[in-house]
Amino acid sequence: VRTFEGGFDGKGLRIAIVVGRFNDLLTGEMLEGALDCFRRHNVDAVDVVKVPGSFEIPLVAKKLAESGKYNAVLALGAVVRGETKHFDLVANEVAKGVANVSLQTGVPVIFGVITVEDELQGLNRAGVKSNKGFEYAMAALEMANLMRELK
Ligand SMILES: O=c1[nH]c(NC[C@H](O)[C@H](O)[C@H](O)CO)c([N+](=O)[O-])c(=O)[nH]1
Repeated sequence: VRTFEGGFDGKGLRIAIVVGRFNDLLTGEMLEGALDCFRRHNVDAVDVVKVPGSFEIPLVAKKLAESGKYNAVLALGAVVRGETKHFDLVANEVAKGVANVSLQTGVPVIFGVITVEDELQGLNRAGVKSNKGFEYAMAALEMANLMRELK
């Protein structure tokens, strides 16, 4: 039986992060967590692209994935139902968009967009209890290495 699973060594990897500025109190912390993760796993190159909100993530993720310059793209965002009348629209569109980019380009695009009921839930995931940015960055490392192994 042959088993394949991606490791966490960032040597030789180039990763792009696209992050939504909306709810920056949350996404900024998630970005810091992701950068901390990549730094501590010796990722060769990390590019950060900022967009107005999560809705803009799929377009930029597509551009980055199609460039052929990255082993993985990490999408970071925070959709808070609280004041979002169109919470479901934004959240669903982003999830669908990110998944499509991955399948269309063959580049792993990690869905690191938290969808929470309120800011407190968001804060708990952006550094108070855990940092989802760090966790999603680990998924990006694993997928980038797995795809290299499966080539
Ligand atoms: O990332 C988010 N964008 C949000 N809206 C902005 C959207 O992502 C686009 O930037 C905007 O619609 C312009 O296209 C949100 N809300 O509406 O509340 C949100 O909670 N999170």
